[in-house]
Amino acid sequence: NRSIPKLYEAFHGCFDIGAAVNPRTIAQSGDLIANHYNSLTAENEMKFERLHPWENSYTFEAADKIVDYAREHGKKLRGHTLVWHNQAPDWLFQDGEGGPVSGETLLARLKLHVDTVVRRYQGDIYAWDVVNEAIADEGPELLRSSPWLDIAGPGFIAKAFEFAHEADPKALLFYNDYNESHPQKRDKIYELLKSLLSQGVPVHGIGLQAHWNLFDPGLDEIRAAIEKYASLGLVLHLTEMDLSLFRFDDVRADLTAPPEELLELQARKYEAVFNLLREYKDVIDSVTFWGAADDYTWLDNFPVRGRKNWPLLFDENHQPKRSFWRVVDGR
Ligand SMILES: Oc1ccccc1CN[C@@H]1C=C[C@@H](O)[C@H](O)[C@H]1O
Repeated sequence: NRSIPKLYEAFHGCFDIGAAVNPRTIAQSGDLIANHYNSLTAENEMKFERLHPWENSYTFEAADKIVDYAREHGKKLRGHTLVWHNQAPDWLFQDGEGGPVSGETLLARLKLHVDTVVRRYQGDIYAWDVVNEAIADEGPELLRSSPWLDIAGPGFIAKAFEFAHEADPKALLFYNDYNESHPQKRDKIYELLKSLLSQGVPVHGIGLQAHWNLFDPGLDEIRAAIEKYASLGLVLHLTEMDLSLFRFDDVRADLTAPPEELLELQARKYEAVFNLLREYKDVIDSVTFWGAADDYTWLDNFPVRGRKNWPLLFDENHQPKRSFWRVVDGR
């Protein structure tokens, strides 16, 4: 049978091809990951609650395992994520008496976290998702309500980037978000980045999470988003790509295997998406899948807990899917 090309080699000269990993997937899929991906992101192990569960205790063991694996296999490493309203520990936003902490104390705690984490991985991590998902999905307001915004005010975003840049002036600093190709949210993200850049805030790139599905966003929306973000002079990373077989609001949970017709739709969409991404290889430097193969994906529990999904290029047995061949052969 035809030998299987390395996925990242198929994109040599275009952009890096990455995977989100964790200690379990490194144990189960280490060969697949080493073979096909040349960039890694810790799926959860570098989130605030995982590294810094209590004010005076850091737990680096799991993250260090991923850094060691990346170093041993010569993989580039993206850091995810310094500031997020999810998977953040409760203590961060609380004062000693169970009330909310003050704004300046929260920012001081953030600075300490960023200094400690970014310096530890300086030289190993070349790019950080400094702020994740700060933009409001619906409604007129620009920023989503969160403890970060409610306690520290909108300046927390600029501060996060300044702290990270001070800690590692060489690291590429990204703003990261999902639904980044939906026109309304796209325009809000654009406004935020334009404002940060006009204030001289050290933002170098935008992370498009690219949690897409077979039906949306359309290729025209993706193209429009790439063009709009690129017009700011920012580098683009696709940071968490997967193509769910289900629309976001489709809660069907009857499938135990991926149907042929959905696998064909998925292969067509992956082919079209990567042909589009190749067209923008001058502004896109990295494309990371949020997982390595279908045997492990966060979509098995989101948005429907316990509902299997098959969103990636390799199947549950780590074999290339039809989508893999359509992506590497290109058209
Ligand atoms: O697609 C979404 C829809 C609603 C909320 C968040 C997201 C995506 N949110 C992402 C997904 C998985 C986590 O592991 C990542 O850290 C997070 O950035």
